[in-house]
Amino acid sequence: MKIRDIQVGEIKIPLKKPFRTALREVYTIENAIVRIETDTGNVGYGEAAITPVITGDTMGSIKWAIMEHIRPSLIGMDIENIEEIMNRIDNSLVNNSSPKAAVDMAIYDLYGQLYNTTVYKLLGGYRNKITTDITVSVNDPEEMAQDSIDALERGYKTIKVKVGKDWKVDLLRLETIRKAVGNKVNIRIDANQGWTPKEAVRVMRMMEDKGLDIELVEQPVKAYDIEGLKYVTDNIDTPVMADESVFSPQDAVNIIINRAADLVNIKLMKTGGIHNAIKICNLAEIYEMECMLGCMMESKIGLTAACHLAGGKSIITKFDLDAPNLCAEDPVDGGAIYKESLIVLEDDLGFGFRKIGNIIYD
Ligand SMILES: C[C@H](N)C(=O)N[C@H](CCC(=O)O)C(=O)O
Ligand SMILES: [Mg+2]
Repeated sequence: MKIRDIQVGEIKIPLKKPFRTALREVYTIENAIVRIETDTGNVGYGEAAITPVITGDTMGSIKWAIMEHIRPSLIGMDIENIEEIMNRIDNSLVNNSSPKAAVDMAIYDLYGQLYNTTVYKLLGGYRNKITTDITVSVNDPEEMAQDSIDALERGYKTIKVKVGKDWKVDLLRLETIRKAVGNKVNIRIDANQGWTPKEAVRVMRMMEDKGLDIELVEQPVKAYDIEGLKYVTDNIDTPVMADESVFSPQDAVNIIINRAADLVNIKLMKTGGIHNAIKICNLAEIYEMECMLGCMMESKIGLTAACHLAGGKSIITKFDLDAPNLCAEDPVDGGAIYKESLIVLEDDLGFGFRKIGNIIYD
């Protein structure tokens, strides 16, 4: 099965309500979709999220990276030589983790098709059911409390609450939410780099003293500030999770050996796809560090790939794979089956996409 062509298109999906974090506000997902066709007529799909404030990748840079740098090195390659394909993707240019992820996903989709099996079984076959949390965007405390109650009524057992705007209001946000949902919901929080190290320690200790029972705090400080992250980890009881501080396996090594965080949030858009995410899983297993598998604002194309990795790896014990549930439309027929918090993987070939609507190719 040899690669005949690689195309990049665009997809637009409106959200049910604006997605707000300390870093950005999103109304519509506008992402790049990769389509790889082989000489056997098989087709694989992947997705690159436009998240310039985290990865630096834009629609223009993603298309250019794939068409001008990655595509030429892959045309004619045999899918069974996946090791060499992944080396070529990684060596085609530095950084650009989202376009690399999109191509990596499409290759894994084809790899499953080549061996007539579903991808999560090739990756370890550990589970075919996953329970995701749902994100509560950062807004006024009352609106966030209402969103949390709505999540509870829709069956979610864990909410991921966005904070990091102003630590005093963040404390009020969590007090209001905890009062509204009682102890029926597990609450994790994500500051998306919004606090200084001292603010993070201060506000987290206050949350601890008030008994708000926060499962973990994600990326309290700036991505580059590993010393600051370690300062927070060393000075609070709540587990600290590195997100924007960990893109590559090398970043994960650095965090682990310096004990700068207790947990890592792996995202395909940061690692450059499944093949590097597996390396982080292996490292985490060696050092007995549980991981979360997270996502950017992606459609069910990117999320199906992430779900297959989650299905393969036991070291991934926490799941923030909610983006399709935040979308007002699902253009994907096939792939992972989303029923609010429950995600099911069926025994399809590859990722099991049957039809994908609304992709616009140049
Ligand atoms: C969508 C997911 N639940 C999430 O919150 N991801 C964010 C980044 C998403 C983005 O800005 O596209 C995170 O974990 O930081
Ligand atoms: Mg995060």
